[in-house]
Amino acid sequence: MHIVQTRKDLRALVEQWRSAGETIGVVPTMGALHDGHLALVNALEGKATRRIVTIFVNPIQFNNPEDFKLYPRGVEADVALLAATGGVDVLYNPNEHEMYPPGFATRVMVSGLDSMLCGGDRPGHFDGVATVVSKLLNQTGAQIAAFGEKDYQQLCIIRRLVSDMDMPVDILPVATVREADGLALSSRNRRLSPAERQQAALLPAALKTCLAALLAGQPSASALAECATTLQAAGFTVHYLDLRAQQTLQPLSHPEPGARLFVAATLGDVRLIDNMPVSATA
Ligand SMILES: Nc1ncnc2c1ncn2[C@@H]1O[C@H](COP(=O)(O)OP(=O)(O)OP(=O)(O)O)[C@@H](O)[C@H]1O
Ligand SMILES: CC(C)(CO)[C@@H](O)C(=O)[O-]
Ligand code: BAL
Repeated sequence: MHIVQTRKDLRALVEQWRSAGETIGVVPTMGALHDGHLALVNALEGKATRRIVTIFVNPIQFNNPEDFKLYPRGVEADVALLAATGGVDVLYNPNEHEMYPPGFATRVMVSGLDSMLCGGDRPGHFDGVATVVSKLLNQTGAQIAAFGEKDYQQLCIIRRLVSDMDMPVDILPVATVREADGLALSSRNRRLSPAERQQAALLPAALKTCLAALLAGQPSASALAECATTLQAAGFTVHYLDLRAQQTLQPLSHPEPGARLFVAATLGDVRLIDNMPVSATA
């Protein structure tokens, strides 16, 4: 596995591969890698002949400086994990100066989708994501890029971005990888205390209960209110809990086909997100 830190070194490899007719796949990450990230790498098997994992903790997508400061970091462990797993040709790990050299002045904005759900309580977050993902797709020359459904709104925004900007990249969605107790794997889970980690499993459990109630015919307003009350009683601060159309992310009042339940909630000082399709529990 090559470990590359500059655009110039990455470009040299990419040009060599592209002229040899290879297909480049990329998995953009912010590091502190776990099995969810490895699922994205594995999903590219057979779809790309070269796989690049990027690690960059992108300062411009953090609306909260404390969240940026405390974001889990550990490139050495990430390198060891990727090397042990195999199948990754390049780890691209640029620093802030390389990604945003002096004079950098551009922002990419996907309007509409960026103002709801996580965009509501993380102002500017998705502009930062769309900007860095545009750069990473350009820098890696990838023809295919894998993104997790755990960050479902991000996935929708990136699909819109590549379509609107005519980027020749296929976006590959990958189902959420969960712990045995149902908690979605997430780098931020490392910041939960042992007691909070146990409590955190209530988040997916409450979503499942809510989906079952919706499918049993309970009006959505009361099913969502009950779910929020359960989470609050367990110590979560609920930022949003919403039934939405998974294509457009528009609010829905009934669990119709294509509906998805979305939640963001903070436990201690760790903000967790999750989502589940209505059909999965049908
Ligand atoms: N449990 C998971 N299952 C599937 N994909 C995941 C999972 N966790 C993260 N991903 C995907 O990995 C990619 C990189 O995500 P990122 O590095 O932010 O990790 P994360 O675990 O989502 O961290 P965070 O704590 O910031 O939410 C994204 O496409 C994200 O959706
Ligand atoms: C896509 C991404 C790598 C952009 O920084 C980040 O938002 C993430 O890890 O999901
Ligand atoms: N996984 C999404 C990146 C973020 O929370 O900033």
